[in-house]
Amino acid sequence: MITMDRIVREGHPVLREVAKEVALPPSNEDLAVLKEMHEYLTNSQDQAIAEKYDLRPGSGLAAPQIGVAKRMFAIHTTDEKDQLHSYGFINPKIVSHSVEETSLENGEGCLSVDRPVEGLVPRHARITLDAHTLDGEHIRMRFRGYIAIVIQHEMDHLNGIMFYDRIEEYDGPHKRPLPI
Ligand SMILES: CC(C)(C)[C@H](NC(=O)Nc1cc(F)cc(F)c1)C(=O)N(CC(=O)NO)CC1CCCC1
Ligand SMILES: [Zn+2]
Repeated sequence: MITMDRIVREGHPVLREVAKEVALPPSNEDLAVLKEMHEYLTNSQDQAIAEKYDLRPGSGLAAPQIGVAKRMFAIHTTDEKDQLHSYGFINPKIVSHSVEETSLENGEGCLSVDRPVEGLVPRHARITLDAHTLDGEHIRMRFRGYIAIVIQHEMDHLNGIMFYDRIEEYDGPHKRPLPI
């Protein structure tokens, strides 16, 4: 099981690498790693387990964050409509997105960043994602709202981008931030 000591923190070069595509069909090892990442998220959202193992509750985790420079990430969170989004994506790609932008009104954080960083992080309001799933199917799905933000945050990790790279210094006109 993944615990916080397995999560790489900022400063480690793997967080600035461009992760490599996963060979398809994914190997049992790649699938096991993605499953473990997904399990971290569900464990971290279980009060008892999170307390027992001192896990920081998380909604998304990308493979580079556990030192694996491969293009896969896991998501497990409910959205504004209390709809559960629980995925393991392999070789995800944002194939289109809205011009409209949005941001979390309290800014973002990161499991790999042990400090608060102020500032709005501009994200596409809506995205279309192509990916292979943990179940081996190829999907093309549209996301909006909080989930779209989580996915863009995780996609950035696959390209060596940290959320604070996107915080604009000037108070540029962001579209209304998402009321989360
Ligand atoms: C950085 C941290 C504050 C730990 C953030 N927490 C989080 O999203 N908690 C959360 C949210 C829910 F909706 C339901 C729930 F059960 C727990 C997080 O996991 N991430 C993921 C991350 O660092 N991925 O690399 C950061 C968020 C910032 C914007 C989207 C994800
Ligand atoms: Zn992160």
